[in-house]
Amino acid sequence: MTPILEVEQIQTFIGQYHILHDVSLQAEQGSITALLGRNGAGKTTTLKSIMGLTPPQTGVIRFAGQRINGLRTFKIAQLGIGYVPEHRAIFRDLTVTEHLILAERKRGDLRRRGDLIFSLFPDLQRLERLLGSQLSGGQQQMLAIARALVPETQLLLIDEPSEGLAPVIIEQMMRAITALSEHTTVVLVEQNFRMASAISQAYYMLDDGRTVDHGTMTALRGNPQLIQRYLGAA
Ligand SMILES: Nc1ncnc2c1ncn2[C@@H]1O[C@H](COP(=O)(O)OP(=O)(O)OP(=O)(O)O)[C@@H](O)[C@H]1O
Repeated sequence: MTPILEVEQIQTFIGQYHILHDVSLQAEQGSITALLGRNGAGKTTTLKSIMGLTPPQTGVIRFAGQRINGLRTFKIAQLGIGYVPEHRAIFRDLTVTEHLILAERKRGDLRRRGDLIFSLFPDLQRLERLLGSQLSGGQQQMLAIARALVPETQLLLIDEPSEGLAPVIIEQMMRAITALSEHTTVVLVEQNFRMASAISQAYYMLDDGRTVDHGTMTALRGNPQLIQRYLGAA
């Protein structure tokens, strides 16, 4: 099967800093793939490179067989790639519904996608009229993911969905991401290894801006030395 996302040996600079030296990864359609690694390994920069926010200087990124590096971010998004950034970017003074309407790319997106979104995140329907500032951290994270699903999305990049959330909310988030992967391929950055390993089928390990290892999550769970070496926890 052809992967929906292929990243081949990208190198990314931010200003004068050489951040990604050699990152490669692939994501199979319908799968959840985790990008793992310590703080500063380059996980967020990899997602931003795919979105064209920090465009790679060399290497190739293909989505559904089409080369996308070099395209502007809005073009990349229009092809069907959603991005949920690390700090959620929820507006304090907008309601849940207003966030979802703002996320429409074409008129009627929310009408077409609402059933899917509210089946994944039923709480959001109940909270429709609440402002961003009135939502809990978990509810804000659900809204951030829901917003990325309003336009037709084939691939969703999610940066640290568990960040700052209580264990019971993380469980809820894990169920929602697993359910949404039946509709959309997911690439996930996650520091919480327990969460990443429970829901992902494949992993890529990043260290100092390089892909140093990859394989199935089952194989990684059976390799505590590797987990210890790159994540510092087994
Ligand atoms: N705007 C920037 N200017 C300079 N250096 C940056 C910038 N953004 C990121 N970096 C550096 O790039 C490296 C990779 O950062 P990145 O955020 O991609 O790592 P990460 O693996 O996602 O880590 P974390 O889990 O801490 O977010 C780090 O050393 C970071 O300090």
